[in-house]
Amino acid sequence: MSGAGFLIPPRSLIVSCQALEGEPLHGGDAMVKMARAAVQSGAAGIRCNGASDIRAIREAVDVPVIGLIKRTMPGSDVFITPTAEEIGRIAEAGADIVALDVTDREGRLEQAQALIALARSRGLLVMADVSTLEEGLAAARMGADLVGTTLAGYTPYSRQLPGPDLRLVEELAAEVTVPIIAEGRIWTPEEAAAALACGAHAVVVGSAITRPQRIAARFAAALASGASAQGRAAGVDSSDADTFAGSVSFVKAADENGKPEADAAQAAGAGTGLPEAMDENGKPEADAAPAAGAVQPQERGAS
Ligand SMILES: CC(=O)N[C@H](C=O)[C@@H](O)[C@H](O)[C@H](O)COP(=O)(O)O
Repeated sequence: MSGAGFLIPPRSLIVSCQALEGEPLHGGDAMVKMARAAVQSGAAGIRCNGASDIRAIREAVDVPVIGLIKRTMPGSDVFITPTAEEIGRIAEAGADIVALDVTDREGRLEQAQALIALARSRGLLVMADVSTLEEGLAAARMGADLVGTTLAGYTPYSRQLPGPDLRLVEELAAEVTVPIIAEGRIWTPEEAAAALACGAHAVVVGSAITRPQRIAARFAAALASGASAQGRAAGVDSSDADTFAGSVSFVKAADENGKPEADAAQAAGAGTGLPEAMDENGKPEADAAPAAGAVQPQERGAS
């Protein structure tokens, strides 16, 4: 296993603590507190944006920090650590790993080799944020330490899905030699487990844990529109049921292609904190006795 594979333990949760300008939690120490809470609850890594948050979170927690700097540049769609300048600032801020856009647009794949070399020279490991299998293969060939599905659905040519791209996780895990990190639109513990069953080394969860405005919006929308009778009975709204069913059916397909059945059953949510698994106080079991590294049951929503 690569250095990054050891730094980020297998099957671990990485929590993305990011609040962009204009979001309610932007500024101050909100993301530091989010990071502390995440680590207290079992997160084995933190992903964060911006030199000041990276520096403050690096000082506050003792788990690996994946740093990125989002920067929009005129005429470009590349925004995750776009240039050498951001890599330098991320290194100075004390991150262990830098997250870089390694997508096949605007000549980015040609620049990536030099950016990866620069990151190495600054003592950083590299997480390549990709959107397709081909980009993941290219990133690994160029020496990335980790490949993340971060940008799946965020490039015009990648699969556009409402939930996580578990098929991409599986394709990358089958063909790419470095650890795969599942990231993007993971809203429930069941989806996180499904990503592991598809071969992910670790899972990044962001909005479902650290963007309260999105979490609250899902509840408000469900109340405003009224849940279906089936959704009320199951404790989920109908869009939850649809997305969850999608994850399950994909994992079942993966199982037919050789995934261990136990993994597939676990990924499908068997006995994993669904509404029927309550303790005597009516709390979800996982809430009553969280496993090390486990996340609390979360509702699902659009990211
Ligand atoms: C596409 C993009 O800009 N992704 C960013 C990457 O760092 C973050 O805004 C996401 O929150 C992160 O990827 C985690 O994903 P989610 O919040 O869906 O769990």
